[in-house]
Amino acid sequence: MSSLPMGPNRYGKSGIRLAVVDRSRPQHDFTDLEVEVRLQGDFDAAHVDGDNSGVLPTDTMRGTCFALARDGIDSVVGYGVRLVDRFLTASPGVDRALVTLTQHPWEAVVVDGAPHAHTFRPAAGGRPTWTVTRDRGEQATVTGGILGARVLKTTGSAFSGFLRDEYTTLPETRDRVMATTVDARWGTTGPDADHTGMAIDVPATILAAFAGHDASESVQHTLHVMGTAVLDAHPDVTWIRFLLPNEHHILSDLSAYGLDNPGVVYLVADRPYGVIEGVVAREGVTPEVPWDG
Ligand SMILES: O=c1[nH]c(=O)c2[nH]c(=O)[nH]c2[nH]1
Repeated sequence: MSSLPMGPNRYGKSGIRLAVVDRSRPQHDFTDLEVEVRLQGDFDAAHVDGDNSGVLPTDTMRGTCFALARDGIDSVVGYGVRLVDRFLTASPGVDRALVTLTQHPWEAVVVDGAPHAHTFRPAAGGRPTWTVTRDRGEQATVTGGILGARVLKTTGSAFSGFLRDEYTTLPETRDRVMATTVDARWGTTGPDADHTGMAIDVPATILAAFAGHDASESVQHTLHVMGTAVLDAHPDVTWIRFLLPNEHHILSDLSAYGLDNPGVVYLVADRPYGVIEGVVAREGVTPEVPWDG
């Protein structure tokens, strides 16, 4: 058997679930994270010769995530920077360390009109996510994001004037329900930006633009409006990428029952669903587009 050289590769751990309690104030903070680690570098010997001497076990990556949370996490991105720095130090063969941290947000339960000090429930509005990447000898880069932010509007959305062929049966509409679950990721100016603030403010800008865009001709049209609004309002965001499922709500045909349906009853079709993806970037900025290649 010929020994072919090793192609591109990386390795790491996914699904590292950990939670950190900050008890320093009467109102506790609860940070619930899922961490992914990926290390990239010279691992030819491991693949070609079975030589593990340069392989930091993925179990050690899990242990590192827990150990580096021992004294609390200043901010999620600060913790991510400490993690990538540690992996570059601990594993000399690594050229690039990457961690993705996705938060499962909890909010204090309100009791008698006040937030309870140590009782929480899942918060709505999606899961904030950050990726910290560091190449050896370079500054860390940070992307932020929001996953699973579900929104719907009952008017202000149209889809008409589209290309038709012999398989097109979709009726045109000037007024429909538009629903999606926003997954967005954005590039930033670097680790020193206010990533915790942006995790709240960028989704707020996205939702305000979704709500305000009542002249929407399509999900694509609204994607561009939302992206433009984010770049206008947040100087530390350099590009933003969206993945927007079009969660169809189809006006139900009630004519068999002798009834009209003036935009009251909808069939909620969970599949198939449209998928609208796109990036809006500042001039001169090359965004990360993972579906290229
Ligand atoms: O906003 C939309 N964009 C499309 O590309 C599309 N295609 C479709 O069937 N419905 C819609 N809606």
